[in-house]
Amino acid sequence: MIAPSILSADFARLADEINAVGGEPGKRADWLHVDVMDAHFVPNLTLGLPVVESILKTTEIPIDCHLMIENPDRWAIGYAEAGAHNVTVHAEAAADPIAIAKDLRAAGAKAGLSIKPGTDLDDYLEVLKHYDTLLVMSVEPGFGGQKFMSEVLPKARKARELVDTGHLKLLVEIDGGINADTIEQAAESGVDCFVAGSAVYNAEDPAKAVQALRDQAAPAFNAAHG
Ligand SMILES: O=C(CO)[C@H](O)[C@H](O)COP(=O)(O)O
Repeated sequence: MIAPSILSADFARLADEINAVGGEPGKRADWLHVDVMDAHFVPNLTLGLPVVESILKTTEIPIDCHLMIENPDRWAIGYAEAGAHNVTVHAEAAADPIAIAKDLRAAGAKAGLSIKPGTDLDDYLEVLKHYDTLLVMSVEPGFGGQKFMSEVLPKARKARELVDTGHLKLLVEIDGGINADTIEQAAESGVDCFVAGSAVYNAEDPAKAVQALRDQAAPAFNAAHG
């Protein structure tokens, strides 16, 4: 699955930028990744619930909300109630991540847990039993266009093993620095869903960039895990 991140889109032309990766299921982006940043949990400030509500009216692509915010215990539920498909909170910011996951699922969303590059996956193995998605950050969260940190791949590999052996039931997602040079190593590590901002929205044709990334990832994933 490819999830273009609108962080690298032109916000003044947001509907057009979203439509540029739209179309029929199977051909379009699988998810649309929306980065919510609060200038506290991360140093950057992006957008919040009112903009997500407008995006939800603009597209049929399932919305993947990545909340880089403090106090997700209070704020995450609103994104699920608005209709986001997957709502991801940061393990480092959540006071009660199991309660958040239960609330998100009760509101009809998938529950995602994200870990920063320096956060140990092992600390969250019990918590992850309550989640649908693990988002492994492969850059320090906050900005697009950063260099991919391959040192996080063992976490993706371990999560994949736990899924394949039935210990966890999760989609493994990765975010940060994913492009034509890095997507294959992530796919070989067992990642199912790839967030790509600059690699999609800095491309001349974002739809072709999505397809090219998918065409690269699928054989690498299948060779290692098919
Ligand atoms: O969460 C994020 C940054 O915190 C973005 O989703 C990420 O930066 C995507 O951009 P790029 O693919 O250019 O690295």
